[in-house]
Amino acid sequence: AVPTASGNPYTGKSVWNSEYYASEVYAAAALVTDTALKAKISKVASIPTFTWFDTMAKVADLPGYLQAAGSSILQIVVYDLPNRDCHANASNGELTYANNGAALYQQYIDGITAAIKASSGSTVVAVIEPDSLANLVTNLSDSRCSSVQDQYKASVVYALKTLATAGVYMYIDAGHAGWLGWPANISPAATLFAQIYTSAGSSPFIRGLATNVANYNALTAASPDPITSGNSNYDETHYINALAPMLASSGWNAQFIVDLGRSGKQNIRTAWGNWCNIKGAGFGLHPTTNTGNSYIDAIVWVKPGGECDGTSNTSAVRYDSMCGGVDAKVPAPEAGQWFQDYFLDLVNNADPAL
Ligand SMILES: O=[N+]([O-])c1ccc(O[C@@H]2O[C@H](CO)[C@@H](O[C@@H]3O[C@H](CO)[C@@H](O[C@@H]4O[C@H](CO)[C@@H](O)[C@H](O)[C@H]4O)[C@H](O)[C@H]3O)[C@H](O)[C@H]2O)cc1
Ligand SMILES: [Mg+2]
Repeated sequence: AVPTASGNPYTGKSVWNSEYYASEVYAAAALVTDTALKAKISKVASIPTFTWFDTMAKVADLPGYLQAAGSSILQIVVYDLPNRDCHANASNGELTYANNGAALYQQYIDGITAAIKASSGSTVVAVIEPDSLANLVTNLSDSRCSSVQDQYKASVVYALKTLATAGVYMYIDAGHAGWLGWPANISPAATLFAQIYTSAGSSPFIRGLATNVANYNALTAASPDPITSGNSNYDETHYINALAPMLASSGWNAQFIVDLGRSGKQNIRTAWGNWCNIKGAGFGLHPTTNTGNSYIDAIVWVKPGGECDGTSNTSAVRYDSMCGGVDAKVPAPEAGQWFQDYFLDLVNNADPAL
């Protein structure tokens, strides 16, 4: 039987520590001789991050994670939309709508759903499709996005409806303050999110939205970063406090989780649209339900710090100029691959210090 949704899924529950990320971190520590640095690194291994299901093949790992997590929360990212990352190049995925992507994506979602239904006593929290709907708000001028907009919506709605039958608590990706927080973007964003929520049947398992995934914004900035000028929503708190009432007026009392995994340092970018392997970034506030904002269920680490945002190899198929840009640390490996030097910077720049 499907469990009934019971408010904030994080309340009173421990969060399972991703074995996959911990193994990456231990391998990183093994490459380091400095004992003080090694000690800092080992602390990262015990901070829970989300496990990204960025290929169909990774669904086979899910039963093992569910078994290991037991009654602790398993945090996953659903991230295999066909024509993925439609306005960028670095994180393009394995599926395309032109190549049976819609059906394959449903198989991907069905596989995740079946694994969760087969496991008893688990609590799964899922971030749904980073960047996807945000791209439909701001990048319909890019034919790679406009040509798939209806299919993106249909695929996301399928994911929401299907995963809800397994009692998965879902937070739909909502970009960040520097993407959808702009005055020109926030109302169209609210309209789209409310439309998706309604289309998906307004399930209480569609808990709300995830913000700042794989980005670097502060939850609450001491003062606005200069790059934010023109946008009064200069941090995630302002963005969320502006967006939530808009959704409520559309009938969705959405809650939020905020990715602060790489938010330890501010004023590190020359432009807010820069997002790839940003130099100077540090691990941010550690995951907690003590958020200080009733809209926010939890502070989380969604993007596992140290996994690359995209390659700086200009001859690579997935080369995105953002990853060779002025703010980007180079040389960088392919998206998702371990970026050791960048990880060490995150450790050394961490705030709070590790
Ligand atoms: O002065 N003004 O009034 C005014 C008004 C409007 C302005 O325009 C806004 O400018 C914003 C930038 O400031 C743009 O935001 C950027 O949009 C990019 C996608 O297009 C995002 O990139 C994604 O980032 C993800 C990780 O977050 C990656 O995983 C993913 O691969 C990658 O594609 C950037 O984060 C995000 O910061 C807005 O679209 C744009 O509408 C600007 C000024
Ligand atoms: Mg990306």
